[in-house]
Amino acid sequence: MEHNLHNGDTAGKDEVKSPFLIGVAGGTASGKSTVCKKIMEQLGQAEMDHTQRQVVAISQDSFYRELTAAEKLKAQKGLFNFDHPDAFNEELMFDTLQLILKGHKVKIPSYDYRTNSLDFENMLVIYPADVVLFEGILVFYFPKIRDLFHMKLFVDTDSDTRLARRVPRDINERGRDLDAVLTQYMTFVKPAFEEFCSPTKKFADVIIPRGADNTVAIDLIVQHIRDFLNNRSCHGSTGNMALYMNLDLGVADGGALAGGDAVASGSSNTYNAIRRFSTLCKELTMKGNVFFETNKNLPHH
Ligand SMILES: Nc1ncnc2c1ncn2[C@@H]1O[C@H](COP(=O)(O)OP(=O)(O)O)[C@@H](O)[C@H]1O
Ligand SMILES: O=c1ccn([C@@H]2O[C@H](COP(=O)(O)O)[C@@H](O)[C@H]2O)c(=O)[nH]1
Repeated sequence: MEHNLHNGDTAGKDEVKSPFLIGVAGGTASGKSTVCKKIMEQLGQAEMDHTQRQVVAISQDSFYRELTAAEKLKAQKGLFNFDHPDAFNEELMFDTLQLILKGHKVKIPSYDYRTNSLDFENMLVIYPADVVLFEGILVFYFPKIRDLFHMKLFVDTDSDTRLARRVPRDINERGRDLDAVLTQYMTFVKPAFEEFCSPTKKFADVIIPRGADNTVAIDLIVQHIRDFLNNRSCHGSTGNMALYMNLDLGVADGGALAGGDAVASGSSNTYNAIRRFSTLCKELTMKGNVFFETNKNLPHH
């Protein structure tokens, strides 16, 4: 079945907003959605009308492939591997993110875990925004998609905690019984995490230990997004954000600020934001609240 997922609308003819795209990966029940929710709450976006939001969050689960009748039967018996990359519609995910980056409004289905299927009756409308968070277990797995992100976060919560959270969640919210949750976990979820999800941690720019409990890391990311939003409202483009995201923060080698051009060409606001962010990064890395990778994977603008 074909579904038209966008209507081609942009923010307006004169002002096409290309959002800053943040990928949020991590194992099942690591707290990816909770981290996104906290970021949105702290930015005052959660309660806002969704047509007006500057920051929006999207789940990779909206891009599960539609299952064949035979696969559906397997899924109902807990015998379908939803943690394998083949379970996702990579092309649709890529095309949708491209449209979002071009400032289009898109419509995506919600996901119904009880029926293991996309819910086209309840489409989610994603309006053009300044910052888009895209979260899921395998958002860094596909190279083409990975390359679209301007910033990559990995929520790193230990596997016992994740299992302890997944069991009640799947029973209470996803209509499963204990036996099915544990069998699926041991057969598919755990091996696929080790093979496909965990190795993508190396692509992250920022690793968040302990997930949503790590308020220091979340505050840092929120401050960074705030700086971006303030900067964009001053300059009207993503240009300066791209400059500071491309900085080598130099955490490992004494913390010198690199990217002289960014400092020279930016406003004093930008310069102060860069300094604040760089200093905070160094302090937090020392305290073990966040791990920074130097930004070798960031796209160049
Ligand atoms: N820091 C936390 N403390 C306690 N429970 C949490 C915490 N973070 C998440 N949870 C709970 O764990 C479950 C999975 O969290 P969620 O954010 O949905 O993870 P993910 O999006 O990575 O699958 C949810 O029921 C959520 O309420
Ligand atoms: O029909 C489905 C689809 C997915 N799952 C499981 O969901 C998680 C991914 O969602 P998180 O919120 O990141 O936990 C994945 O591990 C799948 O196993 C499912 O059980 N049924």
